[in-house]
Amino acid sequence: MSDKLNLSSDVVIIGAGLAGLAAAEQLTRSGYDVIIVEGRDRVGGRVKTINVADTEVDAGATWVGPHHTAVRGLASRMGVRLIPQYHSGKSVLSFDGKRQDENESAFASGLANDLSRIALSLETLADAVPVAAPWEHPNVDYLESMSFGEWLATVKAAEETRAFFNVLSLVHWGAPVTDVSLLNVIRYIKCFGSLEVMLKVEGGDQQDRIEGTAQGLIKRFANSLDARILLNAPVEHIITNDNGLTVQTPREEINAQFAIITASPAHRSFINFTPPLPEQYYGLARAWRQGALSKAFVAYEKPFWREDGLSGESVSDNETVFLTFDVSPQDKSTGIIMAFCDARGFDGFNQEERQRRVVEQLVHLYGERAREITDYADFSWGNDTFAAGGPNPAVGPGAWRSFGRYLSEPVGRVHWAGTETAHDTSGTMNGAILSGLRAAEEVTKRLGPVNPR
Ligand SMILES: Cc1cc2nc3c(=O)[nH]c(=O)nc-3n(C[C@H](O)[C@H](O)[C@H](O)COP(=O)(O)OP(=O)(O)OC[C@H]3O[C@@H](n4cnc5c(N)ncnc54)[C@H](O)[C@@H]3O)c2cc1C
Repeated sequence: MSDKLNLSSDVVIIGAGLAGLAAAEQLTRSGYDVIIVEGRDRVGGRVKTINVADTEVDAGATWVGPHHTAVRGLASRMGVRLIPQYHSGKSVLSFDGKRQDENESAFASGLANDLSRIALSLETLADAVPVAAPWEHPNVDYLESMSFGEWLATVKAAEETRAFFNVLSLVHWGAPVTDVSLLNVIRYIKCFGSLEVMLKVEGGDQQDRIEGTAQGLIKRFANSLDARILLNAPVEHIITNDNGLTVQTPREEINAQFAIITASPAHRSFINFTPPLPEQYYGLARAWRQGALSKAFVAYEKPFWREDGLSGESVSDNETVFLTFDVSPQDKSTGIIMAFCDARGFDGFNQEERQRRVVEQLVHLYGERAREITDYADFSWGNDTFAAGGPNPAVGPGAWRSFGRYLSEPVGRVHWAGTETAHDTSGTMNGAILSGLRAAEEVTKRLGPVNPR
C-alpha cells in the first residue's frame, strides 16, 4: 500500500496561477469539490512579488489594459485598486549606442515611416487570422514557412525597425524575432486587439498596474476560494481509468473525476500520463518552448529622471536592458526603474555582473545620477527552479499548423487551461482567467448538475 496521503475531489486542478484559481472559483460556486495542486511553494505562477528598497514590485505580470475586463472585475471584487502606469514626459530611444529623446528628429523621420509601414503590414496580416483555428488560414503554408525575423528581411525592414520589433518579441515571447513564427506573431496581435494596443500605455496594455502588486491580488483571490490548495505538490503522474483518474505528487494521491491542467504547454510534458497522451500532445509540448525573460529593479532616493522631463520609459537594442519603465510608488517615497532584460545577456552572469550591466545602461539612458542607486533586485524566469520560462512560448515556424489544435482539446478526463489556450488576450493574466472559466465550463457539462453553493 502507498504511504501517500489519500485525498479525493470531483476535480483536481493542476496549477495555482490565475487560470487554475479562476477554474476553481467557477467549479466550487457550482457546488463541486475541488483540490488545486501547485508545484511551487506559492500561488501565482507567472505572477510573483519581489522586494526592492522595502517596496513590493512585480517580478512577473504587471499591467492591466482597459479591455482586460476579467482582471479588472477580479480586482474590483477583491477590493484591490488599479493605479495608472507613470507615463508623463519624454521616453528615450537608444539604437546602436546612440541615445536620443523620443521627439528628436533623427528618429521621427526615416525610422518612423519604416516602422509605420511594417506595423501596417502586420496589422493587415493579423486582421485575417482566425484566432481559434489559425491553421485554417488560407495562407497558412506561407505564414508558417518563416520566422518573424525572416519575414522582416523579406519586407526589407530597416535595421532599426527590426531592432524595435526584436524588443517586442523579447518582451512578449522571451525570444528574438528569429525564434517565433510569423503566424504566431500575427495571431498574438489579433488576440491582443491590435499592435497599437500592445504598444501603448494610456489606452493600451500598459495602462494600469495593480496596487500592492499582482501577486497581492492573487493571494486575496486564493484565500477567498472554497477549495483546498496544496503547495509544494508537483504533479508527477496522472493515471486514468474508466471510473476516474488519480493524480500523484511526491506526497499525495488524489482521486477525482476530472483534471484541469493549467501548466504551460511545455511543462505539460513533465507529467507522466498512463495511458500516454496521443503523440501530437508531446509534439505540442516540444514546439511550445517557453521563452526566457528577466526583470531588474533599480531603486533611487527619488525618481530623478522626472525632473529632466523623462518618463522613465526607454527602448534600446542593448544586449542586456531593452526596455525600462518607471514603477515608483505613487507617494514617490523612492524612485524605481523596472528594466526588462534579455535572458541571453543577463541570466548567465552572477548578481554583481548583472547589476553592473543594468546600471551602466541606465547611466547611458538617464545620465550619471543613475549610478547613485539605493537598492537593486532582479528575477530571471528562465532560471526559476520550477516551471522555468516566461512570459509566453516562443512558437516557431510550422508549430501552429502541426500542433495548434491540441492546445485545448481534452484527452479523456483531462482538460486543458492556461493563458496559452485562450483566444482573447492570450498571453496575459486576462487570458489566463478566461481560459480557466472555459475549462471549468467544459468539466461542468460533463459532471452534470449539483446544488450550487
Ligand atoms: C516577466 C513577465 C511579465 C509579464 N507581464 C505581464 C503583464 O504585464 N500583464 C499581463 O497580463 N501578463 C503578463 N505576463 C503574463 C502572465 O503572467 C501570464 O499570462 C499569466 O500569469 C499566466 O497564468 P496561467 O495561470 O495561465 O499560468 P501560470 O501562471 O504559469 O500558472 C501555471 C501554474 O502551474 C504550475 N505547474 C506547472 N507544472 C506543474 C506540475 N507538474 N504540478 C503542479 N503544478 C504545476 C506552475 O508552477 C504555475 O504556478 C507576464 C509574464 C512574465 C513572466
